[in-house]
Amino acid sequence: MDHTVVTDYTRVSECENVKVYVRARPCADGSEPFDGMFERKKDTPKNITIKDVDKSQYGEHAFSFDNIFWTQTSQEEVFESTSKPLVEYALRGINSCCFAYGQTGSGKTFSIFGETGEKDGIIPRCTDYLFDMIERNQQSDRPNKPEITLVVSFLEIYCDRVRDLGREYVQKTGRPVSYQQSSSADWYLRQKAMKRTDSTTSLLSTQSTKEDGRADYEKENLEIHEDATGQVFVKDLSMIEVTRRDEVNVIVQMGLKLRSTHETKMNAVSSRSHTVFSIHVFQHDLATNEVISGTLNMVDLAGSERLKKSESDGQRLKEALHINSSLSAVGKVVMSLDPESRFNYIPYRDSKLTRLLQNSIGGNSFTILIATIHPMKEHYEECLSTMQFANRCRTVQNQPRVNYINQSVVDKDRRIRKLQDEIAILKRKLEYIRAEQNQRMGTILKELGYEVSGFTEEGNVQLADGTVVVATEETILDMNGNPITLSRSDGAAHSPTKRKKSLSEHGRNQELRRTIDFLRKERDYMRQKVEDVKSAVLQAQAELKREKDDMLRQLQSQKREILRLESELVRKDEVLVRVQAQGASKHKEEIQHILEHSQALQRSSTVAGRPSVIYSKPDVPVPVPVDFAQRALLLEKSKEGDIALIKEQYECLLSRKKQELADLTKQWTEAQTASKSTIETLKEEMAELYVYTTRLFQASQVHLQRKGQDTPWPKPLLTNTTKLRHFRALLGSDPVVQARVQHEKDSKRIAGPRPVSAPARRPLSAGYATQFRGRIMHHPGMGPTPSVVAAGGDIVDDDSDQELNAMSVNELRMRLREERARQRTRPEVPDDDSALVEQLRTKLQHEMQRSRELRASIAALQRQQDKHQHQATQERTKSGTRPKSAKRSAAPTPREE
Ligand SMILES: Nc1ncnc2c1ncn2[C@@H]1O[C@H](COP(=O)(O)OP(=O)(O)OP(=O)(O)O)[C@@H](O)[C@H]1O
Repeated sequence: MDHTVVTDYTRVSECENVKVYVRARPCADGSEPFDGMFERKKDTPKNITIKDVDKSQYGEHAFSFDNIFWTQTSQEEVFESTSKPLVEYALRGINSCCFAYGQTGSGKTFSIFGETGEKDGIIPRCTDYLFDMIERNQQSDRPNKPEITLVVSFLEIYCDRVRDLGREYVQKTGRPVSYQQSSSADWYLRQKAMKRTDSTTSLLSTQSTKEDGRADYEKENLEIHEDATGQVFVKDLSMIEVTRRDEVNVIVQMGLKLRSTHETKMNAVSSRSHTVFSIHVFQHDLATNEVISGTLNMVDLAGSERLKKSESDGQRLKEALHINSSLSAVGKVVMSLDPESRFNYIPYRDSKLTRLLQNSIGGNSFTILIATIHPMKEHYEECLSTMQFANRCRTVQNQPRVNYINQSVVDKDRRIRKLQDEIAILKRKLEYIRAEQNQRMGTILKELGYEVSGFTEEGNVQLADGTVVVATEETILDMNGNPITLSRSDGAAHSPTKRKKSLSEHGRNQELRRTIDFLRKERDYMRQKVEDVKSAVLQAQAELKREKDDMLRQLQSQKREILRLESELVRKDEVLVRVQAQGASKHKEEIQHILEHSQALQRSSTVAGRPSVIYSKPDVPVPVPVDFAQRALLLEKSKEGDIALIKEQYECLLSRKKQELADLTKQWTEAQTASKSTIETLKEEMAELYVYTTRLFQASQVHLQRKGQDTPWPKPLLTNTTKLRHFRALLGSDPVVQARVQHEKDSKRIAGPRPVSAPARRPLSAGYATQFRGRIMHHPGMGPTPSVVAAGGDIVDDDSDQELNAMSVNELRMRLREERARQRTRPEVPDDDSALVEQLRTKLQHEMQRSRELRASIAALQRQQDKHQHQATQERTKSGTRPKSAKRSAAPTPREE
């Protein structure tokens, strides 16, 4: 069945700077696209016809696009023919943009972001290609390679709220970032300036106005601003400088994780927001100092959906409404950009999406649109509306240009001159159009029966009768059957007969009307253009003025600074002169002084043999010999040498003396230590001897008294009271001896009585003490007395010993005195008694010998007994009985001499 073509857009003239493609995804159910719904011919691959097979009466719609990618087209192919040139544009400093538009689930996200590997979308492929191009460029031999900076930003518009998708990457990696505060070009210049002023500052670590912990992402709503040059930018958007392709991929992936997606009836992962991923390419030509910037925007729009089909409700419904309204705003902008349309302005401000894409749709950008369709029968309406939208976009006129980022006044002047040239060209064009329009108007008027004599200076038509005809907008809009309404300048209406005549030529007038309409639109467009250029010039001039003012201000401040520095310099000069004068006078004084001094010296040296008294006459100038200074110097040097020599000698002497002193001190200390130890030993010996002799004496006295005999005490020691007193005093005062005596007393108290026979320890030294003891022992009166030897040969440790121990020195002294008195009163021992004493002594020695033997045998017995007891104890312990305490012999253990 043949369909009548209802709409045929195949002849729509295409725009060089806006390309429109259609991409059909494979059907979701795996089937082939519905047969009969689309018609494509091999010889016209760019044309497509769509028809509703169920409603054939509506006819079919024929379209022509820049290319049509059918279901099996690979991602690579799509990239090669659509987006690859965009990268090249960006590298040439021209803005470019790629849109994906279509119904929900038709493959927009698939096209823009893609999936992994072979199915990589436009963004990763563009990134790869961009980096490849840059690397190729850097490796080439081309001189003056520009310095390239790549900065990316990523945002989404969700429910008319702008949110930063690059934030995730910035926060997770913690890398330095800058937030947009102005248009990208301005941002770059500011960063550059900052980098110049502070080389340590990272390009991206400045201008941070956002904190990491800022408002929750869900509630985020960044503002869209416009700078002085009309450039739109998102305030506080993360601008991330990248140097590697994988960085870009990570930013994209992180942003996608954050992006709002949801499952709907139409798509399992439906994007609920529009995303804009931008790569800003800044190229700084270091040779010319010229900077160009090209921004590549890749926009994945949210899918339009029919609420009846998607059955969205709640939040999904709200999202769908926002999506549809923002998409219809895009549609309105596109429509108003159509030169055929009657819109007086472009409604960019109707939504945030259109505001943001202002430059890409009808502005300074090379733009491509990929209209995605899902070629299934049930999506016929969506496919048709998508293609209609795409078709409208073909009429959009963009004016891409190289974005020079001017950095100097010279550049600005150049730009103004360029704009002025542009104005002049446009003015000429306008005049030409006006002339052409008037020409046509004249022709029309002539055809209408008016006699045209010429044109006024304003370009209006002048009739032969002098009437000036002004073609106003009202007359054209108000025609209603009348093709043209003319207003005479004198207010008189033209002839009704002529009007009737013109009415009869209705068909022709229709054409004229269209022509006038077209001319009017063209004129308006030109006017608009002139206005734009004028405003651009004004802005540039204003900017220039601002910069001039700034420079003037800087100049003023620099002048002030120079003045300040000059005055400072003068002041410092004065100070210097003052200091120099002071120094000179001081120097002079010193020289004078030295001169006087040396003159005096000289005088004293010349007067030989006389006392060296110096009579100085400071007031009288003395003539100075020529070699005076040299001599004075020599003299001073020799003096210094003398002083040094004396000093050296003195130090040598001092060190020697010090050494001697140290040696003497050492010797003295050693001698002192030695004498101290000798004294100690002597003291100990004396103490022991004293105790021993005292005991012996007491024992012998007691024994002799018991026997009725009296033995004289050896005279040399005991009769010398001074010596004894000295001994006692010495021993009594010495803490060592006191401690020793005390210890002995204590040990006696614990261990019981000790035999008198010997001191506890033999003195180490056999000096005076040994001799002394020997003398006592060999004294006839001091031999072992028979009284101490008990019957049976044992030495009896009788009470006398205890008594003796208990006796104080005073008592001893008393006894000694008594004894001396007795001796004095008693007659001298006769000589024949000495035989008796000798006899007694021999006996005593004999007894002592015996006693020693006995003690040895007792000790052996004791040891044997102890051994037996020990064995018995061990046996008892083994058998489990408690050992009884060993009964020791009550007799004290005999001590060996
Ligand atoms: N050309 C294609 N080839 C293979 N699969 C495709 C193609 N286009 C889309 N798809 C698949 O279709 C599904 C939906 O695609 P996608 O999410 O890109 O749609 P969308 O237009 O972005 O939808 P929405 O607007 O709801 O986000 C995905 O699973 C995707 O893999």
